[in-house]
Amino acid sequence: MDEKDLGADLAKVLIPEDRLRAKVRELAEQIDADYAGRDLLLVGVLKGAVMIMADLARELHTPASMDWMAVSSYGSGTKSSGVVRILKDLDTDILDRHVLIVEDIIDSGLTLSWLVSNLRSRNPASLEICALLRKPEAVRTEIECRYLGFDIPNEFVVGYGLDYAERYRNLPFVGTLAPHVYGGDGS
Ligand SMILES: O=P(O)(O)OC[C@H]1O[C@H](OP(=O)(O)OP(=O)(O)O)[C@H](O)[C@@H]1O
Ligand code: HPA
Repeated sequence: MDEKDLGADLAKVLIPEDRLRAKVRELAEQIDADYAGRDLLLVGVLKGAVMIMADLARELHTPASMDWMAVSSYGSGTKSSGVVRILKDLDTDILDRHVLIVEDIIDSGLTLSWLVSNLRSRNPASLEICALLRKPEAVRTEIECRYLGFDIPNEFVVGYGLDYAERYRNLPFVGTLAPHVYGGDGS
């Protein structure tokens, strides 16, 4: 599906494909510079981070392992419940590893806040975050994000991994969802 096929469900394209690609490349360059000579473990947070993880990993020159966690903090709607559950844990022991969490979005920040303290308790050598998107107006808890793609307005977004009710993840761009679809204003 491309930008011309925007259905009535989507309000607009917020970040087109070429800007996503350029930003991912830029993030990979920063990560390469910082992790040169280190044994890097990328931890992708399912399912939203699948696209950024796959593209970022391919842009990196630093050899990296990949592992995945699935956590749930959203129900079927657009608001974080703040209650995080592990649906799938890491297969890897991260003790003394250099861990980089790869996320699609920091919205309220509750998911990452919980994840960081969970992973920190496993004593990695280092723990940093790479997030493609952040909504500064929605953040309810400060998150130290070392590698950030874009700050975006406080609107519900879909595409490039991000879903609404499991739809739209395979859009190659990030777009805003029309309020009539979810019956809200994105806040
Ligand atoms: O900053 P927060 O308000 O906590 O929101 C961010 C989290 O919400 C989304 O995950 P979701 O639970 O919807 O699962 P998904 O990745 O499978 O879509 C997103 O992928 C982040 O993990
Ligand atoms: O804006 C969003 N879109 C999709 N999933 C999300 N999870 C948190 N915020 C969002």
